[in-house]
Amino acid sequence: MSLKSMTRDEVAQHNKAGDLWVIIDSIVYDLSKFARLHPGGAGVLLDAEVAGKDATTVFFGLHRHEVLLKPQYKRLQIGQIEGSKRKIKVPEPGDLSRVPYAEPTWLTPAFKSPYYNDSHRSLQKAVREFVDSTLYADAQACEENGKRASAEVLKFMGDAKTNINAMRLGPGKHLHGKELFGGVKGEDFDYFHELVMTQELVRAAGRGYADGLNGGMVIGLPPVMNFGQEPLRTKVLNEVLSSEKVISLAISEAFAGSDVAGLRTTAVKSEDGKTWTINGTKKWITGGMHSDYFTVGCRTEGGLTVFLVPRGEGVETKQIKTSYSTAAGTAYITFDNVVIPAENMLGPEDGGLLVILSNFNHERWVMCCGSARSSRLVVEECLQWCAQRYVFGKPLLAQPVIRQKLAFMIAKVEAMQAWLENVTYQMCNMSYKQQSSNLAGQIAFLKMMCTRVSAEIGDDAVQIFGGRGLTKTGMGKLVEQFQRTQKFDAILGGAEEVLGDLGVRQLMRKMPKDQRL
Ligand code: HEM
Repeated sequence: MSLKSMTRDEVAQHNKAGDLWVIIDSIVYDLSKFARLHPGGAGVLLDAEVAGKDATTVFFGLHRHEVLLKPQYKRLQIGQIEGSKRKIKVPEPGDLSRVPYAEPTWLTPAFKSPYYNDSHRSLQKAVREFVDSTLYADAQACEENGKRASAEVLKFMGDAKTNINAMRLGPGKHLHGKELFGGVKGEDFDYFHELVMTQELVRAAGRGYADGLNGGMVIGLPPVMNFGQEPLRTKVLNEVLSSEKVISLAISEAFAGSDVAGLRTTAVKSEDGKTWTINGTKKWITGGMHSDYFTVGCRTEGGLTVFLVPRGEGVETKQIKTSYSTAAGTAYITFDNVVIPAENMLGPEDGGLLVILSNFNHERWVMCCGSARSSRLVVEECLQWCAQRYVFGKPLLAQPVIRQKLAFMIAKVEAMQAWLENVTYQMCNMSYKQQSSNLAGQIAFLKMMCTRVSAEIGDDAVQIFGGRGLTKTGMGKLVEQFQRTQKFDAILGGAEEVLGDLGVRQLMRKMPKDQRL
């Protein structure tokens, strides 16, 4: 609908309580009734520089542009200034950002990359559109109300037409013969496709939400897929990949985290060998509150064994309130004499350590993809804020101290992405066995560095946003969430220090014995 044409003089007549118009980006808003409801108060709108005037600069120094897109505020539009056009371009779903360094170089015009082909680009486009049009709003709502992702989102991700859930397990036979989101052929799907998808999904900017969005599946389902016994394996795989059921990985305990060998949950075999009885507790289980199945690490007579435990008698989950939202469904679980059939054993009896360790590299690499991209999102937020926020009569970008911070932030995200792409290229060109022996150290160092960088970027971003970086709503909401939750990546999937140490211990094994300085 076209808006009525108005002159600035006409707008200037409406400059008092009960009769109040303002211009924002050439659009005239009637705030007469809204002023009393304005979250920033009525007084600021009656200021001589605002009432009846062009308030574009002051508006964008205080609000995100998305405020103006909300239907309840869009209704306040009554006209457009004669002969002028909107200067602020609202991105369409699927658009690439035009802010420098907001996209990795492979998505930046004029840059080339040896790693990505048309199929990666087509997947990127499809996921970006889905995130912009659906996932972002769902993530923001759930971060606020603490609930898990909506049924529509879960259905879409599990749909046979998109196969998003299946893609999140990485390349493999489970994708063969399938047509994937963005028209990608299952056989063509490689680690770069997975990187693209993971990096696009984190743009929904809900850290707890993201973990609740089948994060448990990414780590809990591979042991079933790779070590499960038929027919249970296929049944659970189909149920979880279609989003009908939810699974999580239950390893860590109040007694043991990174020290997997120190687990205390026990599994005892019945005399006839047909069942196992499980007793113990698990803590910090991502998605545990939503789960129908748990992939559980247990102490058995000769070591560790992994079992698939369905929710049922003797299984109880309690919500743990962590620093990110309860949308993640983080649970404390108690197993009280839970009896399961022997067919639910995943991998060999007492051979559970291998089952658990076998997915560690992939899990850590996925976390690097997410961490590097969310750090970049924060850099984009900072660049935009510094360009539109005026202090002492100039944009923040005019302050050398701010530019110095931005320089290091940009350099860090560029370095992380380049290293990540290099590691991903190696993954595409190594067998699983080669990856285990050559890349465990690289991936451990990369994750350690990505999360260190996140911590530094989070810290700088808050300094740049000031109080807004500590406020859950409004301008700094993404920065606030990032600084509050970036630590999850530094702890989950192997603590920063443990990973650094792992990398060095791995290299020690390969140090040449016949060489001296
Ligand atoms: C169409 C017109 C406007 C709408 C719909 C609107 C809406 C809002 C909303 C939703 C907030 C809460 C914070 C957020 O979500 O970003 C807010 C805060 C605020 N608004 Fe407005 N606003 C409008 C115009 C203005 C103008 C012209 C000024 C000029 C002074 C102003 C000053 C403020 C202030 C000072 C705050 C508090 C900001 C903070 O807490 O950091 N608003 N406004």
